Parts: sequence; C-alpha cells; structure tokens
Amino acid sequence: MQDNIAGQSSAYLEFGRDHWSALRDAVPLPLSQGELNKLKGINENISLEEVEAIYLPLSRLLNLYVKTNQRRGRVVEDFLGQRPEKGPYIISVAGSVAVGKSTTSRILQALLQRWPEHPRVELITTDGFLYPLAELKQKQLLQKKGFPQSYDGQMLLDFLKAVKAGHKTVEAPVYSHLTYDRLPEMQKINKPDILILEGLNVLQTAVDYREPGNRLFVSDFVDFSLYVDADTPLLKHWYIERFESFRKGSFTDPNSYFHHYAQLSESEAKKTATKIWDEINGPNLEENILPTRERANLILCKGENHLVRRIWLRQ
Ligand SMILES: Nc1ncnc2c1ncn2[C@@H]1O[C@H](COP(=O)(O)OP(=O)(O)OP(=O)(O)O)[C@@H](O)[C@H]1O
Ligand SMILES: CC(C)(CO)[C@@H](O)C(=O)NCCC(=O)O
Repeated sequence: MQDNIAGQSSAYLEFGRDHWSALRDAVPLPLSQGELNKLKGINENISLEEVEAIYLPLSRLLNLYVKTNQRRGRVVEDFLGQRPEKGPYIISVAGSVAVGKSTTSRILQALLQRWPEHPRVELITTDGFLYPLAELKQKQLLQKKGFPQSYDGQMLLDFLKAVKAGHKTVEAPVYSHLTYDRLPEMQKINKPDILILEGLNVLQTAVDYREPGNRLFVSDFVDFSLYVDADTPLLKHWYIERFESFRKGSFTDPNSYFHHYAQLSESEAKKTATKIWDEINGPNLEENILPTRERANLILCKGENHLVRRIWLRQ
C-alpha cells in the first residue's frame, strides 16, 4: 500500500531513508546531551539515530518553510507601513490511531524550538475537541469515537480562527486518555511562533457545522500538513501492543475509564484490543483517515519498529 503513493501522484518527490538522512549534514545545530535526554523523556523507545536521520532533516525543512512565511509577512508589513497582528505558523500532524502522531509531534516540538527564528512552539491535540463522554453517550456515538461526527468541529474551527487572528491567549479543551473524557481544565495557547496541531481529523473536510453555509475546513488554517503512515497490519499491532502496556500501567489506576481491563489476562486483553480495533479504529482509518493522506504536504511512511522507510514531499 505504502509503495503506491508515488505511483498515484507525481505531485510528490520521493525520498528513501538514506537520501533523506544525508540531508541532515546541512543541519547546523548538533543535539546537546541535555536535548538528547529530553527526547528520551518523550518516548524511551525512540532511537536517537532515528531522530538524527529522519527528524533533524525534517526540522530543517520546516524551518525553511517557516522562514519563507515570515519573509512573506514582512512584505505585507512593508506594503501596509505597519505590522499587522499575526498568528502562529500552523503545522498539522494527521494519521491513524496509534501510528505515533503524538510522539512525532513532541519530537518536532523539541527540535523546532531550537531554531532562533521560532523558539516558541506549542502543541495541541484535536482529541480535546471530541464531545465530552456524556454527550457522546447521549448522541450514541461511543462506538464512533474518533469518527468525524464525534468531534465538535465548529469549536475546533473557532479555536483556529482565534489563534490565526493572533489573539494573545486562546484556550483549547484537553482530553485525557485516562478518564476517556475531556478534562475540566483548558490549555492556554499564548501566541507561539509555531503551533503543532495533532489529530486523526486534521485533513478531513467533513465536520459538524453549527452555522449553515460555513464552509471553512481545518486545512484552511494550516500552513504545512504532515501525514504519518504505516501499513494497516502494523498499525493494528501497535494499537494492541499499546493497549497491553496500558493494561499493565495506566489501567491499574482506579481513575482509569478502562480500570476493569486491568483484571484481564494477557490473551483476554489482546482479544479486547483486537475487537476495539476491528470495530472502531480500523474502520475509521479506512473510511475517514486514509482517504485524506494525499492531501498532506509531506507523508512519513513507517515500517517495523516505527522506523521511517520513505518520505514523500509535495512539490
Ligand atoms: N518513533 C517512535 N519510536 C518508537 N515507538 C513509537 C514511536 N512513535 C510512537 N511509538 C509508540 O507507538 C504507540 C503509539 O504512539 P502515540 O501514542 O504517539 O500515537 P498516536 O498516533 O498519537 O495515538 P492516538 O491517536 O491514540 O493518540 C505508543 O506505544 C508509542 O510508544
Ligand atoms: C481518542 C481517539 C479517538 C484518538 O486518539 C482514540 O484514541 C480512541 O479513543 N478511539 C476509540 C476507540 C478506542 O478506545 O481506542
């Protein structure tokens, strides 16, 4: 499946791993020991060789895009004779459940904030814009969690509108994987240089509008979009593997929505995770997420062990 992307669309430049990683030579900033430790803190399974080979060149590419955008902003400023309010450069990260969107985003946040042109990089996930659990239950959408209709699309668009307009502080709702629900506290976005917006739905066009006639999409506010891709059997495997590590870890917390799963045996847990994948996350991937892949500016294709095998960059 992954190897078909370039065949389907000549709009993309294709890079093998070696070609791409050779581009890191031009990254002027080597990672300090403190930064390496910080990256390990994001995810202990991430290999530092992978960070250097894949994510450093990616941060350099994004730095070039952001700088170009900043230069374009200065043209408008010269033309107007004054500096207009300007929101952050927005980078979106899409892909399946369990592909590693949040890990990828956190690595990018750590790498991008090292550049002097954009030291303030904030990150939010669209999970916070899922309807609260009680509302999902009432709308009978619990089995459709993560599908387009399970998000408050208008709230997400209102948030992006305010951020892009350069408002000083904008609040976003926060989701907890532990309670499976929105948290009472909000996350404050304080006019960063870059905002990374991560979620299943960031390339989708089908959102639930309160205002008829409002045809804006998330992508209208996004400056650069990434899609993290992997073959479906691998994604299912990663989902089941993560469920298993939750069973031993966070599900043992009595506050966990899935606390009852902590009692399951390993084989029962595998069966449960397989069922959730086959009934919810797998169909959502096929119907709503994968069809958006070729809208992205850049596609990162992962293979075994989350190692990136190929990169496609829209020309
Ligand atoms: N680069 C990586 N190297 C090694 N393991 C990784 C990497 N990226 C993600 N993982 C692992 O893959 C699993 C899924 O990662 P993550 O939680 O980041 O995915 P996600 O796409 O944000 O998921 P969700 O949509 O459910 O929030 C986790 O177990 C994580 O530890
Ligand atoms: C919160 C989402 C939708 C996306 O991260 C996902 O993790 C989820 O909860 N999916 C529903 C089925 C499940 O529990 O995995």
